[in-house]
Formats: sequence, structure tokens, C-alpha cells
Amino acid sequence: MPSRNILVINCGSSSIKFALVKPDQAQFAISGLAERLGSTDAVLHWQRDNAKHSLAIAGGDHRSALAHLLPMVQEAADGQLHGIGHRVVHGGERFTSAQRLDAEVIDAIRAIAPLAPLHNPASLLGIEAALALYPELPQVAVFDTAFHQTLPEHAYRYAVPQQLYREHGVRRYGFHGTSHRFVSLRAAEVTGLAVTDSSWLVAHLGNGCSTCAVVDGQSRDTSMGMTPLEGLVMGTRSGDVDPNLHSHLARTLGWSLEQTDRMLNHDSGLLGLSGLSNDMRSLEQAREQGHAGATLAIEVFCYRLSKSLAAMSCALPRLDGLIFTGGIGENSPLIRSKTVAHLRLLGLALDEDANARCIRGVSGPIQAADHPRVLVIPTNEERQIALDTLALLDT
Ligand SMILES: Nc1ncnc2c1ncn2[C@@H]1O[C@H](COP(=O)(O)OP(=O)(O)O)[C@@H](O)[C@H]1O
Ligand SMILES: CC(=O)OP(=O)(O)O
Ligand SMILES: [Mg+2]
Repeated sequence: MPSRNILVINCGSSSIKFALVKPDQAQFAISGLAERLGSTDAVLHWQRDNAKHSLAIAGGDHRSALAHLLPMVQEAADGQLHGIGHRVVHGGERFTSAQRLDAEVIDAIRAIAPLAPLHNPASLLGIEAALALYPELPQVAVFDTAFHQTLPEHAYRYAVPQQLYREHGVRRYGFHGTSHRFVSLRAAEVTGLAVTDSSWLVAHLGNGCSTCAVVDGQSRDTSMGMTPLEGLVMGTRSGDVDPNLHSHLARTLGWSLEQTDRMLNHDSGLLGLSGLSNDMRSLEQAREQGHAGATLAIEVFCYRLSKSLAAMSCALPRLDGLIFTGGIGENSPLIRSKTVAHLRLLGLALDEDANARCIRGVSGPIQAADHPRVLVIPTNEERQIALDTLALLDT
């Protein structure tokens, strides 16, 4: 069968990441990012055949960015675009797998938006723009939450009154499911273990960060909760804080809910702790030069990550391996080394030469001899979204 082409779209509130995936080819035919949408310096960046391009699209919104990029994608697809896969962060309890988009599914995504106010409205903008421009193309929503719908109730319930769960959906959902699924499948493949008899800890460390316990191909626990704010220290998100922080800041500083939300989601995490940057590369450089904030941010990040992994181990029958993925997990020997150093009680130890070699797409095992596996596996959410989209179009 000739290669089929799927456009994958990942919308943020002011950005669109996109990739044209030909499932039989490792490299994307074209990929890119439209950013600062809605502002006068909106810009579209894309990469094709290893050449990088940029185009200013002053005042461009999601729809006009898509109108610019879709003809380029069509051209790269030789006029043969077969479908569009959209990343939708929150699918609530309703969606346990990818869904073909129609008016009813779009309404359901809209109804879930109060649980993901920073994410779902952005996905809807992208979906509506793509449907308006390409009404004849089949379009699919792939949910970050879907993979975690196998969590047992003792892992997904909060200890709050039952009614808040039953009537208002207050529970843990988990996110980054597409990535946790992709790398745990790859881990089984590269180690020769059967997916249905395997047991992994996964650390997805990008701008958003989360851990996951994957047993027999299913998510059994994960660090993110009702929203993608719970759990680990992230680029600009605090992760876990005392739940009384909102009321404390309201009482003592007169802060509104919006101010505290903004602080926890956008001004915290690595950025807040370091006072310098949300970008791990910059923090590692600053740490080398003795920057105290960067040094502290890295220590807190690794300690909190290791605590979360130790907690996730409660959901495993045994440990077949720890997987590092995402921009930080795939590229930072320092973070992997510091995190594993806190996990001696799980028996983990690294071969530091192998650890140092796994950067920029180089994957492999990095554990010391006779210790449990530690694997660096590049994630590929776009490919997994394209595969899920194709699988649905074929049913
Ligand atoms: N060589 C590197 N060393 C340390 N951190 C890195 C390196 N390369 C990328 N990163 C970090 O990865 C993070 C971005 O991860 P990525 O998975 O690309 O993000 P997103 O979640 O937006 O897809 C940033 O903190 C960036 O600094
Ligand atoms: C859900 C989430 O945190 O996504 P991202 O890592 O893309 O911010
Ligand atoms: Mg990424």
C-alpha cells in the first residue's frame, strides 16, 4: 500500500505544533511550530528536508496559521493528505481511546474544558479551524488522558467527599498518556519482553513532566492529577504544593484565584525556583558557573522526581526497568544521574559512561552491570497520534 499521510496537530493557547507523519518513514516530511498567535509578532517556523524556514504572520490566529501551513503540508504530502490527528489533553472519563471528530465529540471536549482550562480550549480552536478549512478530511482526537483510564480506583480517587467525584468529576486523570504508552511499548520491543508481561517506571520530562507505572501495557498510576499541575516540578509549573496555598495567599496577600493559578502554572517550577529560566539546558549551564538558584532548582527537580518514582513503584509487581524520555529525559545525563542516585533502595545504579553517551536521539540501556534496567528512549507523540489516527480510520 502506498504511504499514507497524517497531519498531527498539537495546539496550545498561542501556539500550534505540527508534523506530517508518513508511518513508514522515520523522519517527518515536514514539521514546525506557529507561535505567539494572536499577537503582532506571530510567526510560523517549519523544517523540511533538514532546511529551516520562518514566515512572519502578523496578527495571525489559529485559523490563519493553519491556512498558511496546510498548503505546505499538502504539498509535502504530494496532495495526498489522508487525515488529521489532534492532540487533546483532557478526555475526562468519557474517552478511553481516540475518537473520530464529529459535532457530538466536539461538544463533549468542550464540556470537559473546565477541568483543563489551559489546554482544551486551545485544542478546540485548532479542531474548529482545521474542520472549517478541511471539512472533507477525516479528523481524530487523541487524548492524553485515555491511556490512564485503566488506573484502579484507589489510585485515581482523591480523599474528598464522594459527591465531588460523582457529580463534578473531581478525580485524578493523568496526562502524557500518548508518550507513556509509546515509550513503554518501545521498551518491551527493545528488551524482547512481552508487553502483556512487563512492568515499567516511566519519567516523561519535557516542559510538562510526569511519572507513570505501566504494568502489562496498562497505566496503573501516574503523577499528574485532575489537571496537569499535580506532581513533579516542571518548567513553569509548581507540581505538588500544600492544597492550602490558595487560601493562604488569599488571606495574607489578598491574591485572587486567577493570580494564584497563574503563579502556580506559569511562574513556578524550574523558573520560580531558579529565578532564571524554565529551560533545563540554561539551568545546567548556569549551575556550571555556580548560579545558586539554578543549582537549587536542579536539586529539587531531581529529588522530587525520585520521590515520585519510588511512590510509583508501589503499583508494580516487579521492576523490568526505569525509562527516561522527553527533552530532559533524553538529553540530560546530569538529571538522570542525580535522580537515580536517590533510588538506591530500588537497587538502581548507572553506568556513567553509557549515561553520558545517551543524548540527542541516542538511546539505550544505561544501568551499571547487574542492576535493574534503566533505559533512555526517545518519545514520539506525533508518530503515536498518527498511528492511532490511522488505526481509527481503518475501522
Ligand atoms: N541537552 C539538553 N540538556 C538538558 N536539557 C535539555 C537538553 N535538550 C533539551 N532539554 C530540555 O528539554 C525541555 C523541553 O522538552 P521537550 O520534550 O522538547 O518539551 P515539550 O514538552 O514542549 O515537547 C527543556 O527544559 C529543555 O531545556
Ligand atoms: C499535559 C501537559 O503537561 O502537556 P505538555 O507537557 O505538552 O505541557
Ligand atoms: Mg515534546
